[in-house]
Amino acid sequence: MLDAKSTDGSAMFTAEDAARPVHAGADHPRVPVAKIGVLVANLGTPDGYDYWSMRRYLNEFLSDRRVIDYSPWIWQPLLQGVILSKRPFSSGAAYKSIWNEEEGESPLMTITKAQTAKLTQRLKAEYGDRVEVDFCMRYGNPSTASRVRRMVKEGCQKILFFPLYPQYAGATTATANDEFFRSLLKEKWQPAARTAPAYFDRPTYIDALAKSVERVWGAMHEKPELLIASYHGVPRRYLMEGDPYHCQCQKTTRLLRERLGWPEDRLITTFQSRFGPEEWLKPYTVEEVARQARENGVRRIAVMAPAFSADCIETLEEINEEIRESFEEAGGEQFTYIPCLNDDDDHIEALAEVVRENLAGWI
Ligand SMILES: C=CC1=C(C)c2cc3[nH]c(cc4nc(cc5[nH]c(cc1n2)c(C)c5CCC(=O)O)C(CCC(=O)O)=C4C)c(C)c3C=C
Ligand SMILES: [Fe+2]
Ligand SMILES: [Fe+2]
Repeated sequence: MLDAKSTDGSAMFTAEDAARPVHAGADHPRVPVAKIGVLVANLGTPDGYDYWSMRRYLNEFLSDRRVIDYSPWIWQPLLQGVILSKRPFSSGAAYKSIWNEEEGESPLMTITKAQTAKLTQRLKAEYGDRVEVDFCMRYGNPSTASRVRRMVKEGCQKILFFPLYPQYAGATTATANDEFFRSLLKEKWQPAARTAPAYFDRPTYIDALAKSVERVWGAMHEKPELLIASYHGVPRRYLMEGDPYHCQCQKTTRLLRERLGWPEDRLITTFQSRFGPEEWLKPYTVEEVARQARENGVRRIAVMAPAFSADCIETLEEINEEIRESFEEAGGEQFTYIPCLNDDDDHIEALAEVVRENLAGWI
């Protein structure tokens, strides 16, 4: 039996609310049964790896001033003239090498769908039909606005928006939230809204990461000498301007190392995916794996990517192809990529815990 009042005294959403009949008539719009929406969000991905799909996606992504903060007067001519005439080809070829041809979509899309299905199953088992779970993307499809619209139409009078980035960054979490709030601008009946914060320091998330390492370690005869936690980079300037992403990445590695009970030098932090001429967070993964092989004689290495909740182009292509190559060319012999948490049950439980905590007082 659920309480009728939340801790702050406001009315709570009970099982009886979900069962109330729909109000409808010729002189009145249909009023759907009141529900709570949980909308998870990821970065987005192109609809295809052809030139125009790539160009559309990259244009939307790289025009976002939370991602690239140069003045549009300088940046847009460069983007439209130089970058978007070349990068759709090179990035398109990279996407082609990892594409899920069976489903006709990128791995990020396939995995996000699987995560959403499992999270739905878990939350429906706890809350029943009072909760609607869905996913959206910041760039491309399904757009945030389309999924907010659908939730409102289905009766979601409250929406918890959950960006699937373990660490906060202006270029990911904040822009996803911006887009969510922009979507609410269009709603006549605006739902109450919450955003879920970064979850990098939650024991359940750290534990899920640790188990993914232990599974790989347990299955290997010759264990890697070194584990690299490779995070997506951002310009170093963003750190100096107050973005906490760098610190949250470092802390993720420390918590993971403590949970594994490893010494400092067996697990290190690096940053990948540098873009443009500016200095980004260092050390760069592609250089560090080569340096470890060349200068420290490391022959067996493992790489994981804790900034990504799902495998994507940056992990499957950049880490498992480009960064592997860099290590092997420098004399490395055994390169192991540890997949992202994706739809692992431990990961889904960690995400469900974030949802549960952030629904407090609502349900
Ligand atoms: C140019 C600046 C970029 C910043 C800053 C940036 C930050 C950032 N990105 C992610 C997560 C992902 N990025 C992905 C792809 C991707 N990222 C950039 C550029 C920046 N990212 C580009 C141009 C691309 C597209 C691919 C390419 O052309 O290289 C993806 C994968 C999407 C997919 O479809 O697989 C993810 C996920 C984080 C976490 C982050 C900063 C914290
Ligand atoms: Fe990125
Ligand atoms: Fe820091």
